[in-house]
Amino acid sequence: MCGFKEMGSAAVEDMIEASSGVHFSGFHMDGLDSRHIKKPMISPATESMHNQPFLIGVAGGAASGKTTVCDMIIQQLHDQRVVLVNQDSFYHKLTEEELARVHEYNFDHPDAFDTEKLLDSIDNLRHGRAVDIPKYDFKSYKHDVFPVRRVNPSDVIILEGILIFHDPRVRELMNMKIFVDTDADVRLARRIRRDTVGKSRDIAAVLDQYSKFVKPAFDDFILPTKKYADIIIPRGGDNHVAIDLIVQHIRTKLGQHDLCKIYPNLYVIQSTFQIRGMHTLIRDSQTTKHDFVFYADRLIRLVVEHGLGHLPFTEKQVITPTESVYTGVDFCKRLCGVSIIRSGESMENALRACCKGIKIGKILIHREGDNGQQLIYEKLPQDISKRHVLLLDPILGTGNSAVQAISLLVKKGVPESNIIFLNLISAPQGVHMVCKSFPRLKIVTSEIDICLNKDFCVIPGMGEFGDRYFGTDDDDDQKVVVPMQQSC
Ligand SMILES: Nc1ncnc2c1ncn2[C@@H]1O[C@H](COP(=O)(O)OP(=O)(O)O)[C@@H](O)[C@H]1O
Ligand SMILES: Nc1ccn([C@@H]2O[C@H](COP(=O)(O)O)[C@@H](O)[C@H]2O)c(=O)n1
Ligand SMILES: [Mg+2]
Repeated sequence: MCGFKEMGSAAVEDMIEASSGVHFSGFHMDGLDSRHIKKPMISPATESMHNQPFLIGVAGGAASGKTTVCDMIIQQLHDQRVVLVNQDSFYHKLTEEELARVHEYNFDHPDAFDTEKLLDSIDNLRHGRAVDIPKYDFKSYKHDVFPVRRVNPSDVIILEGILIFHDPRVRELMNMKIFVDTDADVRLARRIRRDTVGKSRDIAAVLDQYSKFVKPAFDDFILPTKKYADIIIPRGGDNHVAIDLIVQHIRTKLGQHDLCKIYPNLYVIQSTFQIRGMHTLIRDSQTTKHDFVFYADRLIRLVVEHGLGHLPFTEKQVITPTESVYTGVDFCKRLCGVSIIRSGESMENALRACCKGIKIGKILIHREGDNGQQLIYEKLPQDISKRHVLLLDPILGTGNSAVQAISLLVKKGVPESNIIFLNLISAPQGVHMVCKSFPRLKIVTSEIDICLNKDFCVIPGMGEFGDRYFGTDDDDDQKVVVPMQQSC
């Protein structure tokens, strides 16, 4: 009996762990001055590997539930960039003669697929190039019925198909191989339903194709590839335990999970499609200033609310209008905000909206080519050492400005554990720098990005936050055009 090799046993995690090499989607330190990172997390030799997407192969008999399993994985990984590539898209184009005698064509044989083209597409995706992948039409047996699908490079690529493990060159690219193992009679029943209802085929033709091609090909080509699988999922999409473990493992491999494990004081707010949608808008270079401000404000408000949830509280009882006692909590009163000028100021309104009358101090750090930081202005509440401080800056990049600002707060007597640093997007480098320097401080962020580029910009990031929020970027539509006669 083959199970999830084998799901549910203590050895499962170890076995999954052994299934693929170490993989982080981010954490490359290209061009980052070693002075900025106290201790690199990975050796340069492993860097290129970390930039490659995590490739998952999903094989199994026709109608075993491969697509269903992939959809479930993608659904759970909604906060990651995941693309699904179907082997169906690489069916060879049929000649007129083959089309005329299509009932004699074997769609389940390895030769039915254009594996060279598949390899070429994967190679492009692995090297960060977008590809156009045709969408196969099962009714007409053609690729030109639907528009091609533009597939962008992603952190995770899932390759799905009956014979995706057949060619060793494709297999070797995979970091994780999953085989969906479903009973033959269940597969046949689903196939009959799918082909007659979904593809409007005649039941006699479906059964004929099954006995002539589908079953023999399963026995001769598909089943023998099960031995290459790292994970075998019995019952496909019904096996929620297997899918949860697979998703957990992928997250670990992607590294984001690791950062939260390394630094228990790093809090990444639970992603939802709403949050992903807001990030999509503020990261899009085409978003207008008006929309940028609107969605950035929504996200900031969420981060601020989460940050406030980390403040200490005291129990409080009140009497309700029904003269009952309600036992609740009282907000922490000794509180202040400190914004790092200029971007941090965009977060002040949200903080004021949540904490009536809150005092907000400011710190201005001048960036000099990112090699060193220079503090040039500070205005903080006099009694700041007695307050919990919410430090505001929407982007955590190298961590230099943040470390400088936090050092100043600590010098003013604020206990490290009384500081909560709020931001929208964090680069792993900044997280390492801040969390290592101040292990008792808390960071609350909404997303962790991949890395910094050689110009110290967060990637994928969203550009200069301050310029986009305050409208000082170079977009033509943002410029105030002064008519000639007035400017004289
Ligand atoms: N666990 C399941 N229970 C019931 N029906 C399922 C299940 N998994 C898949 N199906 C149905 O069976 C058919 C084949 O599933 P699909 O995921 O497309 O398989 P494959 O991609 O392996 O061909 C689909 O119509 C799907 O809705
Ligand atoms: N024109 C075609 C092409 C393929 N098939 C069958 O599809 C099955 C593979 O698709 P899955 O989603 O089930 O992986 C395979 O068994 C082919 O026989 C087809 O019927 N017509
Ligand atoms: Mg499928």
